[in-house]
Amino acid sequence: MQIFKIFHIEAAHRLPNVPEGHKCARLHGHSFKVEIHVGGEPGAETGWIMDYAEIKAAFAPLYEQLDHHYLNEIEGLENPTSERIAQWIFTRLKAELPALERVVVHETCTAGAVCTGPV
Ligand SMILES: Nc1nc2c(c(=O)[nH]1)N=C([C@H](O)[C@H](O)COP(=O)(O)OP(=O)(O)OP(=O)(O)O)CN2
Ligand SMILES: [Zn+2]
Repeated sequence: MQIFKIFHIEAAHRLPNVPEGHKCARLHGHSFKVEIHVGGEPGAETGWIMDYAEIKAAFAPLYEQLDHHYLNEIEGLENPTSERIAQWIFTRLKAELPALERVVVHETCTAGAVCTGPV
């Protein structure tokens, strides 16, 4: 089974590789919602897969890099689409959180990307 923890990230970006005239070429911002999903089975005694606080602690350094930043300036996020952001988080978080199974990035209320494996 999986557990998840949700984080809210305010950040600015622009998409440099979109066709001329595309609205996303312009600088704009989002209230990104990021879901971090971890897999496993609940411990017999604890009844949990892991403490949600462990997920929060593992994600904290990445959160600090992303929140209230211009994403295009971050190494590896020069083209910060939802897909690239989800991959960027998954790749870096997997080392700290081996049970990580899924990263979901909601760019808006209606659009986002899901990364379920390393790239
Ligand atoms: N596959 C992707 N497509 C788009 C991305 C992306 O990251 N991956 N990003 C954008 C823009 O950054 C934009 O901010 C979000 O696009 P969109 O869903 O079109 O935004 P709206 O809120 O304007 O959508 P409506 O539902 O039409 O109001 C574009 N595409
Ligand atoms: Zn955008």
